[in-house]
Amino acid sequence: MMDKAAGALLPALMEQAGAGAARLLLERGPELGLGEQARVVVLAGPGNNGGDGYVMARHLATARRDVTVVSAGEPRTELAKAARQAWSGAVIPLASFQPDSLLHAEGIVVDALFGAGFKGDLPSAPAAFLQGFKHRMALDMPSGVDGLSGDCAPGVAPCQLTAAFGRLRPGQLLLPGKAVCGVVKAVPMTMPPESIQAMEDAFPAAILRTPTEPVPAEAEGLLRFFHNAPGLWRLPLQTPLDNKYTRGVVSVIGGGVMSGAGRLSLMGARRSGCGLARVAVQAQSAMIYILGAAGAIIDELTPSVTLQTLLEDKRRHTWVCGPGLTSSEVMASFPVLLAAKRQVVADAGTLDWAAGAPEKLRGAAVITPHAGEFARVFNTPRMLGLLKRNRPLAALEAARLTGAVCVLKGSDSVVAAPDGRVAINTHASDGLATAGSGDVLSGVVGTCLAVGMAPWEAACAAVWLHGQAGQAASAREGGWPLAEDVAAELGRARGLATTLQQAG
Ligand SMILES: NC(=O)C1=CN([C@@H]2O[C@H](COP(=O)(O)OP(=O)(O)OC[C@H]3O[C@@H](n4cnc5c(N)ncnc54)[C@H](O)[C@@H]3O)[C@@H](O)[C@H]2O)[C@H](O)CC1
Ligand SMILES: [K+]
Repeated sequence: MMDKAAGALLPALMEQAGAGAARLLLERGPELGLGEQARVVVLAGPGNNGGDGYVMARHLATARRDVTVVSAGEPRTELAKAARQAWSGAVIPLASFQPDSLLHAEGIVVDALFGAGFKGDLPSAPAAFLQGFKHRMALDMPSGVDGLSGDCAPGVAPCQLTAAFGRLRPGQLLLPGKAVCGVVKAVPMTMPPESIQAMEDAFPAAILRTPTEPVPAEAEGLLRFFHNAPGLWRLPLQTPLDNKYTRGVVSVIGGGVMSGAGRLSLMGARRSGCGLARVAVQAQSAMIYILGAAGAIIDELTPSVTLQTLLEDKRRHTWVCGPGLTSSEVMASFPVLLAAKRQVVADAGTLDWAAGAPEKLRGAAVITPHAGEFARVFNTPRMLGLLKRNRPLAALEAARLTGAVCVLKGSDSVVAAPDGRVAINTHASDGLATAGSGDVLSGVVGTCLAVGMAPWEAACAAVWLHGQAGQAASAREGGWPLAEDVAAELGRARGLATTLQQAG
């Protein structure tokens, strides 16, 4: 519950939001194709999003712009009522306002109907009103988009510009919401930590904390969102004292039949900077690995050298288990690794082995499902519903069910920890949607764990490095890189992360 002092900060936040949105429209109007004298119609809803709209209208009028406020419902909150009071112009009820075709074509409608408080279905009359205009700008979110998940109600009117207040919201970055926000521009707001808390308490959709923003002690364990970037995590720097063991040892369980996935994972681990990478594979299938990677050590499993034998070496703490593995190969390795208290990245075959039984993954450090794997493991109606409509909560619940950090892969990957931290990654490339790209990622997660990073930080760092490498490989390959091309960029990606870490 928000305390009184924090609540007192909200009028100032609304003032900053409305004034900032007005400034943004004045600045960006020409890019949207609006003339100097373009008419502005603010469609104000009944909540605080509408309140922002009244404040914006006041600032636009002060700047001598032709602005009309159309109301889709009397203000219901004290804040919105006060903003309405301070607006000295007319307020026209939606039912009585008839835009003409010139206004539709040359004016702009400001969508201040619903923001973070939207629930359920979009009422058809205001939705049709918004749809009628050629130019649209949203305050906070286009109405009908869920601020937390990016889920869109039918009838959402896509905007060319969205004003984000102080901080971005997950729904502005996650599809399908991202696609209807247009250009998202942050309106700078002065926000002491108490006001960030006040916003989180007062508004029902999350905001994204910046990597370095402190999280107050009372928020520990609660759901909190971050935008993934260097600063949220720290990869260790190289030092003259490094040796291959201090840089981390990653071991991959190699598949006997499908060797490509394990080899890509190995490549991901090595290229992202681990000191030593090894593959444990049945002796009869070892040759392909031996020929494929001169710098990796291949451990051939025989009746006398078993996985148990390899685990006597305590330096082999981090394992990738899943790429290219059949269920029987998973059964022969994953439980053994967990029993030996190793940190394990569970991917691909291991996720398929746990279909419908997420408890089988308990003990893994990180799980890395794409949507298909996720649906197989977490196949209850509730989880399938979350997967479709709310990826951050789907990932969080998966993390809580397994006790592992969950990387829910996609064009907007989400990384959730059981303690409530959720990072949204937007640093990626469409070029990553290629076979083997996920196998590379599992190896990068392995490297980040092996250098001693905690699982959530390691997973976030790996997703960012992989995204950066994907962008670079896409640029190099005309937009169509192979997984191997992505792996080849990981060293440079890590170099860039180091530079950014040091700068920030
Ligand atoms: N982030 C900030 O710093 C600030 C955000 N502000 C703005 O406040 C809104 C959120 O305000 P809230 O009052 O909680 O919600 P809304 O205005 O989005 O809407 C609530 C209002 O609408 C009704 N409603 C919801 N869904 C429907 C529906 N499907 N059909 C009909 N009616 C619906 C609901 O009953 C309420 O009456 C945030 O987005 C920002 O724009 C502040 O300015 C402070 C700073
Ligand atoms: K809105």
